Amino acid sequence: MKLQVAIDRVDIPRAEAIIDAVGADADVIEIGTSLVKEFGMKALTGLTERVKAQENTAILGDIKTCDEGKYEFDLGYDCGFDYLTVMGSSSMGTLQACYDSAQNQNGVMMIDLLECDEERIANIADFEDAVYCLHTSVDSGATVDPVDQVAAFQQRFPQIKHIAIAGGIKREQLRGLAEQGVEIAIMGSAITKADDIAAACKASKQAFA
Ligand SMILES: O=C([C@H](O)CO)[C@H](O)[C@H](O)COP(=O)(O)O
Repeated sequence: MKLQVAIDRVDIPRAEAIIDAVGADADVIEIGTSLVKEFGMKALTGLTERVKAQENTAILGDIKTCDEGKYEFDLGYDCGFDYLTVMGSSSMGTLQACYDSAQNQNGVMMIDLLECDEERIANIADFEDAVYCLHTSVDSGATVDPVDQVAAFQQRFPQIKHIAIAGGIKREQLRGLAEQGVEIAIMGSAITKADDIAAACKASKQAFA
């Protein structure tokens, strides 16, 4: 399983400090939606270059595309991101355009399943190389057990092989998620709000090693 560290609601110098602190213990570093909105993708190229300077760490732009798929994904890959996100509620045209962009630019499309019901997921389950992200909205106040959530999803959608999970994930849940075959566990606040970010990330990585 890969550990993805999500960076949100900070300025660029703070994001740089978090990137340096988590270092190689993060398999993927996420530049969160809040940074994309506050600064814009082109202004974040310094961060993508900073991550790429670390060997073996990929960078995800949580751009949450919902329309204009080709334009936004082409731009994101040009800015140096390896993974980009598109909302599962987007039109099939948008999802296909994002997928084509990812395939053409050797990138990865992550589909954010926020608020997607089973019927919707069944309709969009055929993007073989995409990562499907089970995402619980922090605003929803929902407290679902992520391991149970993944198990139910795998039972319902056995054809989906690449699964990520996000939304309030805690260190003690990581081992169960890894054992369940999750490809990417996404942690934001539990690492980036810790007093010692480097230690929190290292301990998270070791929690499922
Ligand atoms: O995607 C996210 C959220 O929608 C805010 O943009 C977060 O990156 C994701 O929820 C991970 O952060 P935590 O919930 O703080 O672990």
